[in-house]
Amino acid sequence: MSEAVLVPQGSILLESELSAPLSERECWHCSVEKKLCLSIVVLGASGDLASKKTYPALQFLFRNGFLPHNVSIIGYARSPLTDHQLRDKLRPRLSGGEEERDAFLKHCTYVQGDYVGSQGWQGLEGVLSGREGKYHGCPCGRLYYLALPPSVYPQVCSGLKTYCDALPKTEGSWLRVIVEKPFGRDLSSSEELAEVLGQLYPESQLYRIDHYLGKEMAQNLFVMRFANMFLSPVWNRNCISNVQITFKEDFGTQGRGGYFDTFGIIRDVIQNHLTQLLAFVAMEKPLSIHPDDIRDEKVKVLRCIQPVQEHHVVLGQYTAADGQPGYTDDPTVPSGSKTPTFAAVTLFVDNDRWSGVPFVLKAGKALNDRKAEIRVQLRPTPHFVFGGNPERMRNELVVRLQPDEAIYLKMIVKRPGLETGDCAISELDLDYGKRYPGVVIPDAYPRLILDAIRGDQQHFVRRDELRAAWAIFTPLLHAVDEGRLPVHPYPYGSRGPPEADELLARAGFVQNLDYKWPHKAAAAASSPGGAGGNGNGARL
Ligand SMILES: NC(=O)C1=CN([C@@H]2O[C@H](COP(=O)(O)OP(=O)(O)OC[C@H]3O[C@@H](n4cnc5c(N)ncnc54)[C@H](OP(=O)(O)O)[C@@H]3O)[C@@H](O)[C@H]2O)C=CC1
Ligand SMILES: O=C1O[C@H](COP(=O)(O)O)[C@@H](O)[C@H](O)[C@H]1O
Repeated sequence: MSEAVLVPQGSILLESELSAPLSERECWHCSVEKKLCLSIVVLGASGDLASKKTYPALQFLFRNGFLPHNVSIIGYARSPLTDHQLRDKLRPRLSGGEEERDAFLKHCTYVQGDYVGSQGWQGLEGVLSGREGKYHGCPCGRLYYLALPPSVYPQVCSGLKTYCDALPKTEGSWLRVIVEKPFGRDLSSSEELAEVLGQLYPESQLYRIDHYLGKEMAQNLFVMRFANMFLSPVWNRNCISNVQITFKEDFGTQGRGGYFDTFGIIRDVIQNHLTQLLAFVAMEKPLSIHPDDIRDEKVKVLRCIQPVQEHHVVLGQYTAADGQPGYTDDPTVPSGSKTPTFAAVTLFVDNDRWSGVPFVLKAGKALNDRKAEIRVQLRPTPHFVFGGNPERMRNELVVRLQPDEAIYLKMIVKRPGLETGDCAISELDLDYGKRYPGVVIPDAYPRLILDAIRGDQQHFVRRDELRAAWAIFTPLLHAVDEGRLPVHPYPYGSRGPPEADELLARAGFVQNLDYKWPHKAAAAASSPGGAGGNGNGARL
């Protein structure tokens, strides 16, 4: 593993080993301004997200030197677990050898407690303040990570505020709360939740996770857009014909059908993750990279989007195929459920830059591929004097978030050979695996947790952003909930309902039919029964 991107920054590497003698520790803590007594509380530590994402992300940060060596990670939940039982549950989810896992796990403890009443919270506060008391004079950081169903956020935040708020007054101390989506089911329920939390914690203490904001290419999209002169003049309705933002998974609900069925794909992926990506594509350049300047611009552009119209939507639900179960075969899904597992929606950004340009957001489970990408398709080149149909040979900029991060630009070039006027589509290709060999691209969760520890809210969703995003989808969601829109069946492992291709065609998307991204083509060529090719990876 290369350490190239993992150089810890001074602002968080702050504590001496607890094994140092107390007098030495006190002295050291107090003489170094940035020393921090960091406690991370994982609320809902017994749950799925905690063991799948939160603890592995914390271990990543710990292993790579981004957490103080004396960090305390306290799990809190109702389940009766001992420290040992929690560690045994987490161990298989962690990385590295036995020793590395244990080195991390010895920082993980567990407090059992309820989310109502006072007893559990008082127990937790006792553990926190007992620890902080040993570091008097030093700043203390408390990070409360709510890995819990949102239905309990109000009572949990109220318990934390009432009983677990006794942070030392030392300068530089802080308390932050991370919450996980879903933030409500529609505009009004989201506002209701925001109101309750807002009365307990100011916006500056609330960190709403949308893990797509923690992805390398989402962050890069923002940089790439505003750092490159050559993009600015074309990034508008004059040159861009349509934008597609796609999320595909090649597996179904995988045991999360109960959760999924109450939300559906629009709430699960489109209203949050894909809408955040849209905001990066469409926003204006912010005044600075201060988190609030960036989020101001995102809010502005989201507010330019009118609520989705029903004729701009295609919904689907996967059915059993090739031995794979259909959505309603999942025993946790109510029989006869009409919840969409696929949706394609076309949005329009009504401002000077984007008026009339369709943005198609498409997401589906149990499809033929697993990927997330942004595809910006340009208009045909006017007065095309070469061979070939310019309508079908479009410049496209593709940002691939996963798998295999890449950015490629489809170009029209001369086909190699003796004919000058003969054109083909090729690409300028930035493939991260090749360009940055051995560099670790950290997962979204460690990045976001580290941002929260550093107090950087840039990649967290602000309340007004959330409101603007819900406003776009709420009328549609109500129509879907009322069963007013058709839900087209599509076979597990397919491209989704054919109606979605028609929606894309209506949005002006033109597929460059004789083109395939070379990496994909190479994979197809080398697989049994693959597409073959000229062997040199060129797509000419
Ligand atoms: N799991 C995932 O892959 C993802 C989850 N999320 C979000 O993260 C959060 C946590 O998800 P996840 O870990 O899957 O959730 P779980 O259902 O596993 O719940 C986490 C813990 O919360 C407690 N809990 C569960 N239901 C209730 C309830 N009705 N009342 C009180 N406590 C309850 C349980 O702890 P105990 O009974 O021990 O107190 C449980 O272990 C949710 O907001 C979810 O939407 C977001 C993205 C992905
Ligand atoms: O938030 C969610 O995202 C995952 C997909 O995340 P990714 O990082 O693997 O792309 C999705 O499977 C899940 O349904 C949704 O809740």
